[in-house]
Amino acid sequence: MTDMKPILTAQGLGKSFGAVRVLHDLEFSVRPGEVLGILGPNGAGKTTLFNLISGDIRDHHGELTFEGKPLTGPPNRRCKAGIGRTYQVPRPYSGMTTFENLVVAATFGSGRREVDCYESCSAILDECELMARANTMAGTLTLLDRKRLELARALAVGPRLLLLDEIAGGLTDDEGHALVELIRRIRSRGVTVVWIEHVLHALMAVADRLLVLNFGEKIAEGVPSEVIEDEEVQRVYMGVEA
Ligand SMILES: Nc1ncnc2c1ncn2[C@@H]1O[C@H](COP(=O)(O)OP(=O)(O)OP(=O)(O)O)[C@@H](O)[C@H]1O
Repeated sequence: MTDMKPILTAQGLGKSFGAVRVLHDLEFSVRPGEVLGILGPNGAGKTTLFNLISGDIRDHHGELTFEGKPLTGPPNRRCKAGIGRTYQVPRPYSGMTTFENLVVAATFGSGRREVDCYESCSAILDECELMARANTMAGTLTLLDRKRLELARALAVGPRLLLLDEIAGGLTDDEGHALVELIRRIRSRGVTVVWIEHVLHALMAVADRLLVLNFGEKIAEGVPSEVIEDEEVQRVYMGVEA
């Protein structure tokens, strides 16, 4: 696995909003098939990093590549290229049913015809435990089901790289375990996952490596059990005085 070419790379990646520097000179790569967990305190720049990868924000310093090619263009082009993402605040089309939301994501994100997406969308509903809500208006779903739908919509584009932004917060222990199992299944199909998460035990259960950001800079990267023992990580992230 270490000899494989990275699916995603960032080199000298930087982003500022006016005078506020949010990401600075970030370097990392993600290997195909791995789960990379991203940790960092609030405001560390994690979601901004996802916005740069997904194309929600497109002006930045440095370079991002996906499968060896520079990552450019609007979000729909990046979806079609194989990048799916969730948003921290789920934003489904509330006046459409759960199933309709999936079909829209699948057709928009993959360029297929609606009728060609029904089968895969129904399999995803099943996998994300949403089949019983298939005909429910998305605006009336519970928070847990909205999070499931957010993940289902990202899967509907058929991603090779899946970006997950804080999907475990607020779940019970059982729901958290089920989510970890689901992410393991997704990974076992060869999908590469980058997961921003504050719920550390969920991340530790599935991540192959962790990347830790603080004030837009990488402060640690590596095997999870070693990274969380790192003194700087303990100090800035876990609130432990060195
Ligand atoms: N569009 C924007 N305009 C101005 N400042 C922004 C914008 N988006 C993000 N920021 C600022 O960039 C910094 C990093 O935000 P970001 O959302 O990337 O952090 P985060 O690590 O994802 O935090 P959290 O864990 O709270 O989600 C914050 O100070 C935020 O206020």
